[in-house]
Amino acid sequence: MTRITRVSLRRVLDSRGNPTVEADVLTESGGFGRGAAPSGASTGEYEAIELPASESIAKAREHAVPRLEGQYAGDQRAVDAALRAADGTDDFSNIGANSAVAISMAAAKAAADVLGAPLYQHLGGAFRGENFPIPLGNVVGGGEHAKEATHIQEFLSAPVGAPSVSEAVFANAAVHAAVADVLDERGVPAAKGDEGAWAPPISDAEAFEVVEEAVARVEDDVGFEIRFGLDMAAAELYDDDREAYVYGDETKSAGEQIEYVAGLVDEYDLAYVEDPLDENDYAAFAELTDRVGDRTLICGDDLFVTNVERLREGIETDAANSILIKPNQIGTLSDAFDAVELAARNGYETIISHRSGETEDTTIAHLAVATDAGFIKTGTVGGERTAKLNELVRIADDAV
Ligand SMILES: O=C(O)[C@@H](CO)OP(=O)(O)O
Ligand SMILES: [Mg+2]
Repeated sequence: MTRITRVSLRRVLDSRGNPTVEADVLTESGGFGRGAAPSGASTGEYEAIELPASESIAKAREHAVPRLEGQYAGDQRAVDAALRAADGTDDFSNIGANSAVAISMAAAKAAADVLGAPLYQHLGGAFRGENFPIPLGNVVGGGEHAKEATHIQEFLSAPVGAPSVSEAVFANAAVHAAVADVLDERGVPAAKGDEGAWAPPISDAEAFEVVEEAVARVEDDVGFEIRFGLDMAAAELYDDDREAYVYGDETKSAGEQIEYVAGLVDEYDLAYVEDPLDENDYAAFAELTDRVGDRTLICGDDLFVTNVERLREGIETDAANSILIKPNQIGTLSDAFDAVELAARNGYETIISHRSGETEDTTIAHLAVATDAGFIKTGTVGGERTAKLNELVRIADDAV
């Protein structure tokens, strides 16, 4: 094994034009890895802490870099334990989860480089690379990702019948294009939100019609099954004081929200519903999962924040049947793997995910293949999204 000789950190741009942390890791045998932290807008209350990029870099240089130099790059657990020890808190509030995750990913890539193996194989082992995740492609969105658009944050194309990852990726792009056609036919102008999805000024009810129509057109064209799903990001809709979900002038109680979502699952045959309820309401999640969990994925993002403690509570209460995995929500690849393994042991599906603020970093494509994840959520169009989708296509083509 080869030791880390140098860790360098810098500020680079993310897709929103905000500064984020990029890390380079060099090893004594010449291995090199680079990782960059993404950034959320609809962040969960219980996520690890992202510090301003400059502050995070300064703290990591002072506390983490000296501990990392001399570590074995290929011993990911030891690298990530050194990051945790350097930070000294549960939520990375000292050095920032942004520096932590950038370094964690860069170290894994440096180790893969030394081995001459693709990253997914270094992380997942020799038998990975046979199964590929289904990409969930954001085609219409609003919420915290676009003002004056839908209340529901993301409408996601789910090409569940695609015979290959490449056909799935292109099908999502075709649905994105078909949504533009349908909106145009209705005379609705649409800008794009943070993740490149269309952000039209229409009601949620009309967005369901538009997406259903676009999916049907592409399904006819490609000849395999395409369904769709949602990220409701309901913690952003929930008002603690009013104890209700707020949709503009209308509100829904928790019971009404469960009723509403269960109805949508059946009406639109939804394949996937992320965060349909508030991040503190395990009981309401459990009620909805009990009603529709046999025919759709009920996924916890803000609910679980890639955290094994929160996932354990979800498993004990039957709150969901799937978990979104975002390495920067928890701070290291080791922590993200722990969440995936706990999920898999308990029959939960895993969905590896991007953030709304992204970079060209492709680690999550490898992570999805390495962990045998059923799905990956990483947008549809836009350079920072296609970076991951194209990397998936390359992995499937054995070209990484
Ligand atoms: O809620 C989400 O799932 C993500 C990514 O789509 O958004 P953000 O990164 O803003 O939390
Ligand atoms: Mg989400």
